[in-house]
Amino acid sequence: MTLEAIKYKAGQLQILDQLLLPGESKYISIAGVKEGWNAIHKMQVRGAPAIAIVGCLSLVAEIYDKQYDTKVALEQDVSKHLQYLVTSRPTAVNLKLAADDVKSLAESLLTNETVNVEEMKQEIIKSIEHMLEKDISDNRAIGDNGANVLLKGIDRPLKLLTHCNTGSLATAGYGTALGVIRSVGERNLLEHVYCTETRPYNQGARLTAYELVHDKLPATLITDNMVAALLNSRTIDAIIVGADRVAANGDTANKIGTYQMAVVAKHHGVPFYVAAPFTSIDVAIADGSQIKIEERPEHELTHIGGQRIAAPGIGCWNPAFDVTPAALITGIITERGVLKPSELTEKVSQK
Ligand SMILES: CSC[C@@H](O)[C@@H](O)C(=O)COP(=O)(O)O
Repeated sequence: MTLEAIKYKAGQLQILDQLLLPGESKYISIAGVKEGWNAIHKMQVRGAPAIAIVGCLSLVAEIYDKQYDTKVALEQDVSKHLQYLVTSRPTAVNLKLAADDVKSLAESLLTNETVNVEEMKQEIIKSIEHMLEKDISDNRAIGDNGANVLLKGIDRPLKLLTHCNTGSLATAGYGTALGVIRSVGERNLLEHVYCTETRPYNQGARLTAYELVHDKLPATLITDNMVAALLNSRTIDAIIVGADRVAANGDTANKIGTYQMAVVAKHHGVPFYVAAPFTSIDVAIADGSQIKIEERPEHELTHIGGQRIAAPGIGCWNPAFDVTPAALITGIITERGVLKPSELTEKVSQK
């Protein structure tokens, strides 16, 4: 069993093909932006932070051995590739924000007369390579902050519920919501974790279950329509999920099904936390109504493992994400602490 979603060294990028998990662990090479775009679009790699890292590293793979005659040519190439990469999947904001950062760096290096074209390329590559390490350290901090808030005032092991996959397969290595669960587990204070199957793409059953088994955490799989029954029949201390984009007011887009879990949590008085790095926060949009929700192809709903399960001829609606209103969110666990939705804009501006 392997949990390393992204392998990178000196311009060589490989990703674990998540379409094949849990049956087969196979790495595929990403030689440039076209392959990066395809892998993200087909969901061979998925999860907001991993999408950003693989997208940007595919740009590194593209330019690593390429010679540029001028800084203008390099800046134009980088900018064109980034513009293309951000069209791969529309809802998660992490790739868009990372692309904006790389683009601004390229623009500032372009006007810096002390830097030559090769140095400019190396600076761009270095800044992207740094994203890998930063994501891991941010995830560790999210894990600690989350464990602290969940365990505050509680002196017994916790029972938690999560949705989709937010672990090593969705990030550079430790995870966001699953990172918090890992941190609680590392403190020997995890009684049990439940994970939802996460229809229609089954990130919970295929990927989160795979990670939980790998880590030997006490875990149980449920289908998405068992959440209300679970909260009604067993004490769950908190629900914790990830995020693809958090708007300025705290409204949060995450995997389809998250919203209904938050509604059920409210009904049962169960705390509902979102765990996300600052790279998932988009203060440029006021609220969740402005988040573009990706719609995926029908076959991801009608088929499982290539086998048709839906009646032929039926129409389908397949949104990949939904938006949970900020009012249903207890707190947003970030690398810089646990924030109330109302604190986001101020904290982001303190960057
Ligand atoms: C740390 S991953 C956070 C989110 O990206 C995750 O919860 C999620 O919704 C993933 O969706 P996916 O469609 O699998 O990319």
